[in-house]
Amino acid sequence: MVKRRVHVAAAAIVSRDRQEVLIARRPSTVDQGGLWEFPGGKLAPYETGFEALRRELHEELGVEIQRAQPLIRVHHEYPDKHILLDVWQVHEFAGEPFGREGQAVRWVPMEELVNYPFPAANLPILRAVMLPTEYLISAEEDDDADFLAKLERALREDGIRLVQLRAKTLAHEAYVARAEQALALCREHAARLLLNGEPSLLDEVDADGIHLTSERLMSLERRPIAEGKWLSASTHDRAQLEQAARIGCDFVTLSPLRTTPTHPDADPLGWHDFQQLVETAGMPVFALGGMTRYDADHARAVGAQGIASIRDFWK
Ligand SMILES: Nc1nc2c([nH]c(=O)n2[C@H]2C[C@H](O)[C@@H](COP(=O)(O)OP(=O)(O)OP(=O)(O)O)O2)c(=O)[nH]1
Ligand SMILES: [Mg+2]
Repeated sequence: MVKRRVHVAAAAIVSRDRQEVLIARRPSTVDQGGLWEFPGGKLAPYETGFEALRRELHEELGVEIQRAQPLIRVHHEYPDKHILLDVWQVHEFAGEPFGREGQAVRWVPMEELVNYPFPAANLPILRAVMLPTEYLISAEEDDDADFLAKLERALREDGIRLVQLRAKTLAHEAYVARAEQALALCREHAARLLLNGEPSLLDEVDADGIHLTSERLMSLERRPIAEGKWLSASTHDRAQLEQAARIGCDFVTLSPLRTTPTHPDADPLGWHDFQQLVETAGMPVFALGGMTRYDADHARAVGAQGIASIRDFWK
């Protein structure tokens, strides 16, 4: 049997303060009935994703979308069909959303999203909704005070909400001490902190998760940390992306997009190859390698969650 291919446009409508997201419940009589969803529906013939999004949100919620940006594309095999969920983050709309088809509609705080039952295809979307567009990777710094001053500036002035503590030159004790300080600072700014190192680091520092080097990623057989923590990894090719999906990473960086002074010999992916790899990654992907925040919109347009950078945020 040849499976049907279904292309669906769906909306992540996030409140202005980024604290809440709008979800709806599918009627019990339809496919995936009774589960919660991001409002939307199938593309009509000749429609683009964005056109379908506008029409569906008018039909289902009575709102007019004014500004939206691609968030993530998820390919998923259901037993009876291959589905492409083309998810948009809605930044501006007019009207007060309500369930025009009688369905329940609810604004839900981000951290409570995981308590709602969604269709199987939706896990990557939940992750994408909860993650920001920018991922700061810290630079090597000898001095803890310099390190903290630069981190504090990025949190305060650049609005960074996701941080990876990368400090290869520090010995274990020094790393743990710096991580404790970084964590306290991140907490003050409602930012998440991931530790670049052994998964067992989380036993010593109660950070938000672990970032795996590609080498560590490839050596693992299963997810090394609890579901309640975030797991990210460095990837450079399809094999590593597939491994990240296999062990249940929540998101990844994919690099190098461009050549950089720190990695002058690496072969850059460029946007074309990057887009091809992201399309089937099945999780949020941050573009890394010569990226600045001015690349974030373009990264989004080719399917990325956003950009990861050391230099652009470390001043
Ligand atoms: N809208 C939406 N659909 C989802 C999500 N997750 C998920 O697996 N799906 C699946 C369920 C359906 O098989 C398909 C969406 O179809 P739909 O029933 O919303 O389509 P539609 O609004 O055009 O409705 P219809 O006229 O075809 O009944 O995608 C999600 O988060 N939002
Ligand atoms: Mg629908």
